[in-house]
Amino acid sequence: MDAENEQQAAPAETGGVQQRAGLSRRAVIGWAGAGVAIGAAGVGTVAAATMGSDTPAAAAQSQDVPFWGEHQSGISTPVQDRLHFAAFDVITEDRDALVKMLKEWTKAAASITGGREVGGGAVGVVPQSPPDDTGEALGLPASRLTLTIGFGPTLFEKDGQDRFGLKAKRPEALVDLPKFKGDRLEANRSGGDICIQACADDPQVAVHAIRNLARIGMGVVNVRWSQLGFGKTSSTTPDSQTPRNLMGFKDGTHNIAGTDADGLGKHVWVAPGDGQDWMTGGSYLVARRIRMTIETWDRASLQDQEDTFGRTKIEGAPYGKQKERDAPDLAAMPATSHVRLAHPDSNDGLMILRRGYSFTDGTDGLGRLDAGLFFLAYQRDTRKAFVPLQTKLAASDKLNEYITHVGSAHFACPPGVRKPGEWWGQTLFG
Ligand SMILES: C=CC1=C(C)c2cc3[nH]c(cc4nc(cc5[nH]c(cc1n2)c(C)c5CCC(=O)O)C(CCC(=O)O)=C4C)c(C)c3C=C
Ligand SMILES: [Fe+2]
Repeated sequence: MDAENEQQAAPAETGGVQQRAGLSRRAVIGWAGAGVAIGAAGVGTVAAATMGSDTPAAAAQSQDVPFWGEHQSGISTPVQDRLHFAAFDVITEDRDALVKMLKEWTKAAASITGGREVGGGAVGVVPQSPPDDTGEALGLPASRLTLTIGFGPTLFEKDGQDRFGLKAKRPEALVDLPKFKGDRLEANRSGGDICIQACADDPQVAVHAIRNLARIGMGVVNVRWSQLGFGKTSSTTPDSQTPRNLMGFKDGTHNIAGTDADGLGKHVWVAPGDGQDWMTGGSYLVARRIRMTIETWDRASLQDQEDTFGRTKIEGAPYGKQKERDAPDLAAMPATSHVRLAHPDSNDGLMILRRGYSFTDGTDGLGRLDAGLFFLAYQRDTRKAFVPLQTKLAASDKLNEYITHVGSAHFACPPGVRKPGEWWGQTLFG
């Protein structure tokens, strides 16, 4: 463990004795004389709140998702309510500066996902300097925040040129996605050298996380594009109620469950021998900003809407069946229906882990909502999953009458950071 991370892990090892760095956001409120706010929020004891995620009991009470582990959190983790996703361009050519930033990001990510402040905190060490933490999450619990990092193709090579000595380490699975039929991709909503997916049950917590990482990365990275999401459109917890997308249909009924170790091992986690060793335990992420022509959809008959998916709208039952979770009879669905085309039985068993969110970003100037699905899918090898599936959907899905893909990006998400002292990207750069 290096000295910096030793300090970060200190509270756990010293029975909760806190230094200024790594302060619980809730403890700060308490110490500032707002202990009532902690009690009113029903968090439990101040002792637990001040300890962040340093004990299992405190973790349960403060709604932490563990940051350290074999796999990154935010992939098989039960889907949170809100998303802030950011893609960054690396603006330096200095590899050491990039590595330094990744180490600082890791420390900050471990703090914020544990409900603690960044670095010296929001009050700052000296009044003459800007505080390390921007402060807008003070008093808020961790809200099940997860931060997931990914590396895009252009981090490894750009215009055929090696970047940071990484070209030889670019995984073959990290392909430049092909142009699919119907794509209307916008450059300012596509690509990126690095991505951070921030998911939390409170949007302010997710936004705070991205903002603070962007702040730490100043001079090394610029935000290329970002996307806010709400109303999760998928579920990795089959026992919970399936959420609905903006078309009013249950979305996520047949997905890979976060508890399905076999399914995750087969379809999501990169395994030894799959390619680049540094990706073992990681996963490939495809992000697509898919705009819905909501106004046209809202004028379509219920019959047409149900034919589009091959499932009923209210119950979500597959055609010819009664209940949402009844096994589908694909032959009973229209030949071009979305579910018939996307189901594993129509695709040699292919499955992806979907983790998308709805978005509405105002209007488009033509009186139409700029709304849709920010589609996120994790997989073990994009060449064998998203690419063939989207090729097929782009060619014949009835849903294409109502949607347009306007943004696209692809990232290699490395394995988890196992313990304090390790850092995001260590398996790639180390
Ligand atoms: C390339 C993969 C997929 C894209 C792009 C995609 C876009 C998209 N999907 C919906 C709504 C629904 N999708 C549903 C199921 C479903 N979708 C995909 C893949 C893509 N979807 C898969 C693999 C599946 C599962 C099929 C199965 O195994 O049965 C459903 C049905 C409910 C469910 O099972 O989740 C809905 C509804 C929208 C609106 C959309 C683009 C805007
Ligand atoms: Fe779908």
